[in-house]
Amino acid sequence: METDSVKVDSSLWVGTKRYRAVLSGWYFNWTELDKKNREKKTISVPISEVVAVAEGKAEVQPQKRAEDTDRDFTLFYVNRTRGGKRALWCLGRTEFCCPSRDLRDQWVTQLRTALKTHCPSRPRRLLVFVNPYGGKKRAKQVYRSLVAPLFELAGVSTHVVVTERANQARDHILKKDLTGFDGVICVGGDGMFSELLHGVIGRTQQEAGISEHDPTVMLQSCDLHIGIIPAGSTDCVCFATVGVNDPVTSALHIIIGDSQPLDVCSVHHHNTLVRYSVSLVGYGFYGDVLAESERLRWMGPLRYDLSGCLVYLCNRSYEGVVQYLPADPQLSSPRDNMRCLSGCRVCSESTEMLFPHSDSCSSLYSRQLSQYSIGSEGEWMSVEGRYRCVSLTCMSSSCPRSPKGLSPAAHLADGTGDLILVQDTDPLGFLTYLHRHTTSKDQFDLPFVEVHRVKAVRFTLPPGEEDDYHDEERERQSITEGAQGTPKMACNSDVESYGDGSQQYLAAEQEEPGMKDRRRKRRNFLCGLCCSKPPAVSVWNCDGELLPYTEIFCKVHGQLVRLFARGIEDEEGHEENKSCKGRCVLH
Ligand SMILES: CCCCCCCCCCCCC/C=C/[C@@H](O)[C@H](COP(=O)(O)O)NC(C)=O
Ligand SMILES: Nc1ncnc2c1ncn2[C@@H]1O[C@H](COP(=O)(O)OP(=O)(O)O)[C@@H](O)[C@H]1O
Ligand SMILES: [Ca+2]
Repeated sequence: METDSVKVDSSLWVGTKRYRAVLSGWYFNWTELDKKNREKKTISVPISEVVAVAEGKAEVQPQKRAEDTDRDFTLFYVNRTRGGKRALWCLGRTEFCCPSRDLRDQWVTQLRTALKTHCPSRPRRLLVFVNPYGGKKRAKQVYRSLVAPLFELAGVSTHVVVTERANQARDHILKKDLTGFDGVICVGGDGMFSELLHGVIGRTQQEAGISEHDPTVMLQSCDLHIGIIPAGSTDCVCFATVGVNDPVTSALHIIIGDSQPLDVCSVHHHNTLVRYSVSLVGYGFYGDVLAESERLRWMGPLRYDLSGCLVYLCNRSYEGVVQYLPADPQLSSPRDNMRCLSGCRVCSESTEMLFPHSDSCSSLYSRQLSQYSIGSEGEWMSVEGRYRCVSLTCMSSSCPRSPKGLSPAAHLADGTGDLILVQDTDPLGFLTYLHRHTTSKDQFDLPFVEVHRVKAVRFTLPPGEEDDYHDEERERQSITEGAQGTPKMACNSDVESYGDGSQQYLAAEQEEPGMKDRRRKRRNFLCGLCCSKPPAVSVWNCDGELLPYTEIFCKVHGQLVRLFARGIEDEEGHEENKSCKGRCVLH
C-alpha cells in the first residue's frame, strides 16, 4: 500500500554517531546512542506526533534560532515522560546531520509532505481566550512562556483575547465572525472552559435554527473544537480529558489536532435553558462549597480547601425528590471498574448508536438507539430523602484534588452521566466518603451512597418544602414587575434577546446585583456555624457556576462537543517512550 512505502532511507548523524534512519508511511524511525547507558536504541515517532521539521540546528525560542547549516535539520515531536503518576507530554527535539544538502532537503520535504498527507485535520488558526482572573492569576504568563512558542514553532496562527470581564469569551463566540478559525482555546479553569462551551453550543444551535430552551430537543453536535490550556483552580475538564493539567501537554494535543468527543448535560428550569455542564452538576455539599468559596476567591485554588472544611463542619443535609432515567445497564455500569481511557470501547460503541453510519436500523440497533432519545422509552425511577449531596457527572470528573474523580468508571463520550446520591449520615461517615475521593478505595462502597448510570435527572423539592431562594427570586421579580409593569416569569428572566435575534442566557453571575450577596449571606457558613435555622435549600454548582434555581431538569447529550484531546493515555501503553526521558525542551 502506498502509505507503507519507504519515503526516505539513509544514514544520518545523530550527535557524533552515524546510524540508519527510515521514513516510511506513518513512522519516522532512527537509531541513536543512549548517552546514559551508552547503547544504541531505536526511536520511532508516528508522523501524527511530529510537531515541526526545521532546516538547520533549530531551537524552540525564536530568539535562539541557530544559523541554517545546509546539511542539518531538526525534528520536534511529542515526547512522553513521567510526571509522578501521570504521563506528561513534552517537546522532544533531535538534530540530524546529512551527508549532503540534497539529502537534507529531501528529508525535510518528505517529512513535511508526510505531515500534510497524514494530518489534514491539524488546526492552522486558533482563537485564544486568556482569563487573567482565574486560578493563580498566571494565565497570561503561562500562555506567553509555555504555549505561544509551541504554536509558533508548529506554524499555528492565533488571535489572542485577554478577557476584561466575565462572559466576554462566551459573547465573542456567540456573536463575532469565526470564519477561518479551526478551534477556540481557553487558557483558564473550568469556569472559563464553561464560557467557551456555552459559546460554541449556542452558536451551533443558532446556526442550525434549534431552540436550546426545549428540554426535549436533540441538539446539533458542534464541529468547532475547544482546547484547554489549564490555568485555573480545579482544572477538572482538562485533567479528565488529558489525564494531567499541564499546559505543555495540552498545547501539544492541540497542535497535533487530537479530537475527543465529550458528553454534555443541559440543565433546564421549566422551559428555559439555564446552563450546560460537562463535569459536575452538584447540590448540597459541592454547591455549598462553591457558594462559600466565591467569597474567598482572593485565596486562589486554596479557597476550595477552606470552604470545603467550613461546609463540612456545618454538617448540612437537604430534602429532595430525585427522578432519573436509567441508561442500559448491559452496556456499562458505574461500578464495573472499566476506566475510560484513550480509545475507550464503551465510548466508541456509543458512537455507533449516537451517530449511525447506516440508515437501515437493525432491531438491536434501533432498540439501543432509542435509549439515547429521552421520553419514548425507559422507566423513570424516583427516590426521595434527605441528602448530603446529589451529584450528576457526565465524566469521571477526575482532577488534581481527586485523581480518580467523582465517578471513576464514568465515560467521556458514552451519552450517559452518573448520578451519585449521598444520603444524610453522621459526620464521620461523610468524611469517609469524601476522603475516599483521594484514595484508591471505592467511594460508592458505603451504605449511604448509591450511584446510577443515567440519561436524564429531574430534581424537585418535596411538597411544602419552602424554597427561600425562590421566595427571594419571586420577591425580586415582583420588584422588577412593579418597576416595568410587564410580568416577568421566573423562567424567562434569564433570557434576554439581542437585536440580532440571538438569545443570550444571563448566567447566574449576571443576575440582579444584590441577589448573590443575599444568597451568600444566607449561605455564609462562618455565621452559619452557629445560626439556629440552617437553610432548607442548597444551591446547584454547575461546573463552577452557581445556578439561580433549585428545581432543575438535566439531560445528557452524547458527544455534543469535541476537545483537542485523546482521553487519558494508559501509561503502560507507552513503555518504550519512557526511555526518551530527558530529551525534552521548553520546560
Ligand atoms: C478530606 C478530603 C476531602 C477531599 C474532597 C475531594 C472532593 C473532590 C472534588 C472534585 C470536584 C470535581 C468537580 C469539578 C468542579 C469544577 O468545575 C469546579 C470549578 O472549577 P474551577 O475552579 O472553575 O477550575 N470546582 C469545584 C471544586 O466545584
Ligand atoms: N477578565 C475577567 N474578569 C473577571 N472574571 C472573568 C474574566 N474572565 C473570565 N472570568 C470568569 O472567571 C470565572 C473563573 O474563571 P476560571 O478560569 O474557571 O478560574 P477558576 O478556576 O479559578 O474558577 C469564570 O466563570 C469566568 O466566567
Ligand atoms: Ca458520559
